[in-house]
Amino acid sequence: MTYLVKEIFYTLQGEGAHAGRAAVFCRFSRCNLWTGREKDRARAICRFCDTDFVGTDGEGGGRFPTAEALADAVEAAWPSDAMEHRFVVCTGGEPLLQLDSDAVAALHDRGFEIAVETNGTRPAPEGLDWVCVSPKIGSDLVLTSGDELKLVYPQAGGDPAQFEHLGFRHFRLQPMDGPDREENTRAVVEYCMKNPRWTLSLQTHKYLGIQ
Ligand SMILES: C[S@@+](CC[C@H](N)C(=O)[O-])C[C@H]1O[C@@H](n2cnc3c(N)ncnc32)[C@H](O)[C@@H]1O
Ligand SMILES: Nc1nc2[nH]cc(C(=O)O)c2c(=O)[nH]1
Ligand code: SF4
Ligand SMILES: [Mg+2]
Repeated sequence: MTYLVKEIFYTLQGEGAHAGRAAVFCRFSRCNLWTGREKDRARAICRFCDTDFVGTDGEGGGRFPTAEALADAVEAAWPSDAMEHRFVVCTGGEPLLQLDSDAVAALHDRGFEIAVETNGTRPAPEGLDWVCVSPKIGSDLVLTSGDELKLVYPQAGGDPAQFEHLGFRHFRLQPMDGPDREENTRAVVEYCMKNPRWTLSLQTHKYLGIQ
């Protein structure tokens, strides 16, 4: 299978439980909830996306004809030959449109712990080390368990309480970025203080000015 990847880069995970941890980001092209084109945003299922995932023209991006070729490219972005602490975050776009058991095996062979950022509308291959699901109101959630549920807040019709029965270890609210980020951040702080089961996830890379 050919994997379409927008970009591959090395940075710190900015969000969620692993925030601050060095990681290779593998951003897969394409999403099932938006075309990625601005002209389609207003009628997409997911309308607040902060990411360009169209095409394969980003830093380190491309078409990788095999799982081995994809894993080689991820490994090349890791800064050392040491096998310890290797960490890859598969994101997108929607990574679970493409990430399959061959890619998981090839990345594990190279010593990577594998995290995924997903909208939860597609089943996940077995063996992932960290699954972060970020549900989008108006889509059908099929991944109802995992390590972290990270809800972008606020979303119309997206009362966090509707997710609390699901099988996740961490429940996080991430302020929706955009023109109302400051107001949304205050709303998340208030919600987490009233509902201590939920904890704040900031997009720390944006404050740090890193990728
Ligand atoms: C670009 S998405 C890619 C992965 C996957 N498609 C998903 O939605 O989880 C990566 C993360 O950014 C979050 N995100 C996207 N747009 C955002 C925004 N405007 N403000 C805050 N978080 C956002 C998503 O909810 C998700 O947790
Ligand atoms: N530094 C950094 N951390 C991130 N965590 C999730 C991201 C994503 O776009 O999925 C992301 C990202 O784009 N950059
Ligand atoms: S599901 Fe994820 S990648 Fe797709 S449009 Fe929404 S935030 Fe962006
Ligand atoms: Mg991002």
